[in-house]
Amino acid sequence: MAATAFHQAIGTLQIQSHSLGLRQEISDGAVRLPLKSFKLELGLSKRACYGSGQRKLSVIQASASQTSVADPVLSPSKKNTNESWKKSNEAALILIRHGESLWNEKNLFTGCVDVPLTKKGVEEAIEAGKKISNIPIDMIYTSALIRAQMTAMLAMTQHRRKKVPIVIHNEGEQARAWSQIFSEDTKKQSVPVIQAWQLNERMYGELQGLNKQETADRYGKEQVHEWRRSYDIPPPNGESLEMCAKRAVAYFKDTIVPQLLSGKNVMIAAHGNSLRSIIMYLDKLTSQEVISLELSTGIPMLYIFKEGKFIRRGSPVGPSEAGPYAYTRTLALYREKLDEMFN
Ligand SMILES: O=C(O)[C@@H](CO)OP(=O)(O)O
Repeated sequence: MAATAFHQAIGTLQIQSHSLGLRQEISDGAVRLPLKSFKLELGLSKRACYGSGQRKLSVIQASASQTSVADPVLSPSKKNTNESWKKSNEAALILIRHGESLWNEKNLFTGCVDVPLTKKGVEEAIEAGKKISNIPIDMIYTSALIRAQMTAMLAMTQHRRKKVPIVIHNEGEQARAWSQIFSEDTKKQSVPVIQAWQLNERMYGELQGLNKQETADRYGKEQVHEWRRSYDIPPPNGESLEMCAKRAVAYFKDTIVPQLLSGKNVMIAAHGNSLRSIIMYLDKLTSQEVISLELSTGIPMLYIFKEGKFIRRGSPVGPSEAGPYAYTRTLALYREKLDEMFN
C-alpha cells in the first residue's frame, strides 16, 4: 500500500444512511439516532461511547451496496490493487487500554511500574483481538510497558489477516542491523510494532505501589479522586493528566498522525490515562468533561480518520456481527476480502 497513493485518493463518501440501511443506537436502548449521512455523525454526543460501564454506540444493521474496492488485503501481485487503494480516503485508528494487570487486580496505583497482565487480562486482550479481527492494522504503537505490549500481541493472535507483529528495535545501530528482514514478501506479511515511552501510563509519583482504597481512607475520597481524575492536579511528585497529555498527545500528533495521513491503519495499545489524554484531544473534551471519562480494560475503541478529522465509531462489536464494518465502505470491503481469502 503506497503512502503516496493515499494522498491521491479522490472523492468522499457521502452515502445516505437510508441506502446503506444503517441505524445507529445507544446500546442501553435509551436513545436512537438515525444518521442522515456519515458527515452528520460528527455531531454526535462526545460522551456516547467509552468502555463497558458507559453508553456505547453500535451499528446494528448494515447492507451496504459495494461498488469500488479499496483493498489492502489483495496480494501485491494482483492487478488493480494500487488503483483500488487510491480510492480509499480514510484510515482506521484503534485504541486499546491494556487488559487487567496484576496491580489492577490488587487495586494498587501502578503508573510507570512495569507490571504484567493477570490471566483475566490475557483473556481480555484475546477478546479485544476478536473484536478487531476484521479491521485492517498496518502499524502498532504500544507504550514501553509490558502490560500494553502483551495486550497488543495477544490481540494480534486473533487477527484474521494473520500478519506477524514484529517489534522494531531502533535503540541503536546494532539493534537495527541485527533485526533486519531480508525478504520483501515477509516484510509485507508483518506489522511493525513501535514502542514509545511517551504512551506510558501517567507517572503516579509517590502513589505508585500504594493501595487505592487505603490511600482514599488516609487522604480522603475527594483528594484521591482529584489526583486520579482531575486534569491539572498532579499526585504527589507525579504527572497530572495535563502533563501526561503533553508527551502522549505530542507523540500522537508528531508520529502517529503522519502514519494515518499516509493511509496506514493504526492500533495503539496503551493505558487508562495516556489514552484518556489522547481521547480528550480526539474528541475535543474540556478539562471538566475529561474528569468523567473512564476506560475499561480490554475494550477496543475505533476511530475513522478522514479528511483530517477523527470520527469516533464506538467500540467494535463481536467479529460475527456487521458491527463497525457497516460504518464505512472501506471497512466493509476489507472484511469482505478477508471472507474471500480465509473462508
Ligand atoms: O494505577 C494506575 O496506573 C491507573 C490505571 O490503572 O489507575 P487510575 O485508574 O487511578 O488512573
